[in-house]
Amino acid sequence: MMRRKTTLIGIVGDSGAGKSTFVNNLAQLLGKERVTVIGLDDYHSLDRAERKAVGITPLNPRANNLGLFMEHVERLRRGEKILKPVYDHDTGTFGEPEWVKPREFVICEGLHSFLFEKLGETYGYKIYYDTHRDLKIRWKIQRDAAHRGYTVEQVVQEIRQRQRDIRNFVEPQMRHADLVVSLLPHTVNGQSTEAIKVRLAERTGANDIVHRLITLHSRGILPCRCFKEWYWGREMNVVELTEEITPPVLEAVADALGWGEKAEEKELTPYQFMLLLVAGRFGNKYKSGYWEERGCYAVNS
Ligand SMILES: Nc1ncnc2c1ncn2[C@@H]1O[C@H](COP(=O)(O)OP(=O)(O)O)[C@@H](O)[C@H]1O
Ligand SMILES: O=C(COP(=O)(O)O)[C@H](O)[C@H](O)COP(=O)(O)O
Repeated sequence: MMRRKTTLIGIVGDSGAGKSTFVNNLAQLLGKERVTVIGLDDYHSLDRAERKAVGITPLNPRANNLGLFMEHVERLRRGEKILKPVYDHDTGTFGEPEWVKPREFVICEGLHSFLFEKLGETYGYKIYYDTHRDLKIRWKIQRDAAHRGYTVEQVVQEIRQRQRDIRNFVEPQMRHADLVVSLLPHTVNGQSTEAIKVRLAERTGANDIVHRLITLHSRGILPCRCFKEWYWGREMNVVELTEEITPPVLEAVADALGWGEKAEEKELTPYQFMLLLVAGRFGNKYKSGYWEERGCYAVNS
């Protein structure tokens, strides 16, 4: 029997940026039964107490077993199952390893998903998830205090200790990304609101998501702001989505991108629309009622 090809997707971003939430929502849209998710946190080589004793952050590659991760990615690419380590964020220690098999999509998300060139070449698509620090810090404090056994003061101190490693090890991976997704606070007249705006950036010349959005904008279909900007020495086409996407706009976009089917009856936030765009890139057929059906409104779940 012919083995179905596995598409490997790499996602990188800082802690608290919203990677797991994004991957969870993306998997819902693609169909969970088609997706294997590998979280790189499971490849830490030191547990929480050991990192503290050594004085090293989890962002330092030396606190991770990236050799094993690379070996596992290669095995999954070949269609083989792996015995994956498990890191338990509730306790900051390791659990029992578990067997994982590749499905149609294997999504690897974490701090170092494409740190090494060899890893970068393995993926079919690479996304850098770049969330504005005001959102990222707020989200990390809330999550780590609620679910990972930290006090607020401990998280704040931890964030301070990580800044150098974020710059040295996490952010440089942006230069290898096919798509940079930025979530930003939406300010109106200098006042911040609860809303989030989304920037999508891809290399000029790439004929992909952003390129299609620019075409839709030039045809008067999509309200957005388009500009060029330099990211890590590469000129990027950037599209900024600020407004809610109304049903008629979504219908026109779905039509133009060949998603088929009738459009949603509700407005979508820029974040939800971005998820549809990314899922649509992998041949996901858009369907009316998707959001309720698949629970994708609940970003915090
Ligand atoms: N799009 C979003 N809108 C609002 N809150 C979000 C969003 N994405 C993530 N969050 C919040 O941020 C917290 C951290 O997100 P998570 O996905 O765990 O980040 P990461 O995996 O990058 O560390 C989550 O617990 C969630 O409450
Ligand atoms: O920076 C991260 C990455 O995870 P995420 O991107 O999910 O935040 C975590 O702090 C480490 O995995 C250690 O975990 P803990 O702090 O629980 O020991």
